[in-house]
Amino acid sequence: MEGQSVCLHAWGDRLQSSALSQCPPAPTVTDSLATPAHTPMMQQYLALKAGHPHTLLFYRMGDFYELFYEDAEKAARLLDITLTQRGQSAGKPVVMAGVPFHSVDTYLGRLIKLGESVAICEQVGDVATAKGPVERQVVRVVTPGTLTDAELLSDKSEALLMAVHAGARTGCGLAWLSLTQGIVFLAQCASDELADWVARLAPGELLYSAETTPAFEQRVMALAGAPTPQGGKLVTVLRPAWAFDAALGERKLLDQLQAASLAAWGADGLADAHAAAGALLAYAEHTQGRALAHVRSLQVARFDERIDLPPSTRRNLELVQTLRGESSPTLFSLLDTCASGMGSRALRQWLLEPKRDRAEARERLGAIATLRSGPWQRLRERLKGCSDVERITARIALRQAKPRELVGLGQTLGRAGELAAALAPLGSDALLARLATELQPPAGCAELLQRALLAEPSALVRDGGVIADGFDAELDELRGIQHNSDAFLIELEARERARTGIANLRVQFNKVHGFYIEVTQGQLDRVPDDYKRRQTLKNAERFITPELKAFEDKALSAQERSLAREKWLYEGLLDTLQGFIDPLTLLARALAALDALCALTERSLTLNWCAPSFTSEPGIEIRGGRHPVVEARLAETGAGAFIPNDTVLGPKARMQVITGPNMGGKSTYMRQVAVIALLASMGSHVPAQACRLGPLDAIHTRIGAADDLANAQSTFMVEMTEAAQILHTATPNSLVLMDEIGRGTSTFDGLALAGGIAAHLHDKARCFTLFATHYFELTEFPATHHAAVNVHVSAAEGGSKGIVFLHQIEPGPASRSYGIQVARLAGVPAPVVQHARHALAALEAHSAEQQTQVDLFAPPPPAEAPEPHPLVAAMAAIDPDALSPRDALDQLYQLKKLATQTGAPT
Ligand SMILES: Nc1ncnc2c1ncn2[C@@H]1O[C@H](COP(=O)(O)OP(=O)(O)OP(=O)(O)O)[C@@H](O)[C@H]1O
Repeated sequence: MEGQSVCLHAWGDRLQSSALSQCPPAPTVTDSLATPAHTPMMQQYLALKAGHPHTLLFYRMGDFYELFYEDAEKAARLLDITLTQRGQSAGKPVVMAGVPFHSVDTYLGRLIKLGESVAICEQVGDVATAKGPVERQVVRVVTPGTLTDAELLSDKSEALLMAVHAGARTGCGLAWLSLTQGIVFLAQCASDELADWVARLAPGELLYSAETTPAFEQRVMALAGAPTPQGGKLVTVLRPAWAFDAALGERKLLDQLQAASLAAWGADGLADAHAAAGALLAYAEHTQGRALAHVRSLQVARFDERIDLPPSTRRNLELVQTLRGESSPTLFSLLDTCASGMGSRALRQWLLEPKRDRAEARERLGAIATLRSGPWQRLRERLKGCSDVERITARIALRQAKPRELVGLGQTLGRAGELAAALAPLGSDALLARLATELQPPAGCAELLQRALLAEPSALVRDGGVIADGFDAELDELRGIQHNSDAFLIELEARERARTGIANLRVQFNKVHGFYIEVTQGQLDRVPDDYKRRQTLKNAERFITPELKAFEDKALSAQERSLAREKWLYEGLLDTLQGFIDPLTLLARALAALDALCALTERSLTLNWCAPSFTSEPGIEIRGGRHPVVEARLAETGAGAFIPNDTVLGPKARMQVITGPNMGGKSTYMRQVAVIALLASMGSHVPAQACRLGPLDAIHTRIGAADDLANAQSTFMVEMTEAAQILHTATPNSLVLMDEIGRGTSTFDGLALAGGIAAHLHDKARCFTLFATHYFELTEFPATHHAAVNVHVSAAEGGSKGIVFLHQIEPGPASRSYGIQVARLAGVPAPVVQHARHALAALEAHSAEQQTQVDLFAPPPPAEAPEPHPLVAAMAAIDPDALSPRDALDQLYQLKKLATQTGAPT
């Protein structure tokens, strides 16, 4: 355990879950630590538990992890395992629950999903020499935000740890990290943007300071429970205030980066983010029980660098999750044909964090063009079966890598070399040429792994059978003793049979009694004097001889020594591999990028997509665009072909008012425009015949209606909140989708609001807007708004269903709505449809009679200026030039008095 720089104990007692910190202090068993009557084992347990009061402690006992007292009760409840007793200590029963060592990952996975953290306590001392209980230590703490184990992590997404520090003013600093990625991210934002960042990044844990304002704490607490990509829920964790120290944080970052200044990363001067980073890194080290050697990269995330995809947009466009919360079918599930988890994670990140600057997207498009006409299939074949180098590298750094992972790494390095060679002829493409260089395996690493490890090692080092023959002379010798023992035992058996004349005498071994000679009852009178009885069975006796005993001592000690030697050699191998961490990290990222590029190439060819182009002129022009997920579903179900549509948005047509029947395809059309713009921005080909995209800074969507019961918001409140956010943030480079805004309230309210919102988007925000509506009154909007146009989805009356959806976008407003036909199609009973038809006719006749001309889109008269505050009025009346010093003092006194009377701040 060399290189450990973190004292678990010291940190442990400061670790507090905020949820737990809300509870009244529970009477803990640790209070009784001083009681001498506790058994030595319980004394040891309680001392360890005292260092981790709010974390479940898994205490290793042979082949089990055991939990005691309150931990046992909690685990039994959460895991539905049996609660039992392990004798007595300090005069009371020791309540206990346990899980088998070999299936611990299943239980850990369940606890982590429930937001729990678990301290893993292992036996570290030597059982043979221990006086009293063997020495134990907490070797790491498994928490939702710091997962690194393959068994606990989804291979397609990251587990993130995040820390937030409230600044002296209204802003706050953020730092986050995926331990398996090894990159620290920093950002500074306004406090009210925190929820947005958390929703985007979906961390597993959010650390915050114990000393913060109640308002900020409330803000943080409100975020607890948000879903994470790992299928769990965000846990907020209170940390001591001193951990959030800007100077300490900066020093820690410099240590990680081995640099003298953060300027090269553009990260100097971000004091609040440094404070968050300090707490973040210390906590991550605490959980891993060691320094984080592989965390060597830093990135400052700037809000204006990426295309803004708010959580509502991710949800409404079903980017990584369907509206029902499933992982498929989504845009990502359609895109992700990657061969490795690394590739999938890279692709997911490209999709969710496209940059406004097109350089990266252009590079990827260039590479896809080269790969399309090149050897992409051969590359993909080689990528298949590659191990997750990124995660294995992180686990090497954390000294958690398992033997089979290292063998996989060795094989993958060979493949990386082949991939680099296959990419070399494509060197005219800058990105592929760079990847070819980065894919060169670090010299000596694959050879070392091959030499050191058996081709098919045991799963765990402690079982032996990991280190290859010929790697270490001493190990070979110890193994030789074990292997030669078979021959010796056969020879001894033959010899003893001859000496005693007992033909069925057998030399055998079992774990409890070791080696023995077995003689059946009928032959006992032939047993020589030097045979010593070891065990009596029903039909036989077991004996040992001095010669067999001497052999046993040698063989068993050779086995023990060889296991210890293998463990030591494996630790040494991990030590040597530390020197390869940086090139392996680079290689892993190159493999992931190549995998993602090959997947995009395959998708482009299989799904018949085209390369988009970028322009600096504002606008979105799409010819023959399709919605890729709807198209795939139609193809899969044989429900017919997808009807492609054109879209032209530019300075002269910034807003499309889209009308047409329900089920006509309005939502699909709007989503397809956003999805195509997003795919182009990430550097993918797009489902269209042609696509030209101007600058894009955000995609906002207001689609569908969903109650937010958890936050006690009604459908209409959610609708208006989302609309308000869009109205505040959309710019002339934003794409906005507004689907049936206003439908959540009464017709007049809804229509009036929809009119006002359309006017604001057109006149003030001047963004590109697709505005689908069932309010026919809004088709008047383009008449008075020069940059708005009417389009409609076509449908025709007739056919056996009464209506045929053509799904074609055409210019002009829809001629009528087909709500009643669609209701009939949906199976609404005929009498109800009949009733509705009758009522509709009456409503239309009434409305024709009542019609008065209302200009929905006229701006309201300017609001009257409010009366100035008396204090402001009094101050305005003072002429400073005409004041003597005495008058000035007098005026000051009067003003102060007025301020007190009116409650204004002085
Ligand atoms: N371009 C298209 N080609 C083929 N089928 C389409 C197309 N667009 C939509 N569809 C089909 O029509 C269905 C309904 O489309 P969509 O939900 O977009 O209609 P809508 O006009 O928004 O309806 P509503 O007004 O009721 O929300 C889709 O699920 C899809 O099966």
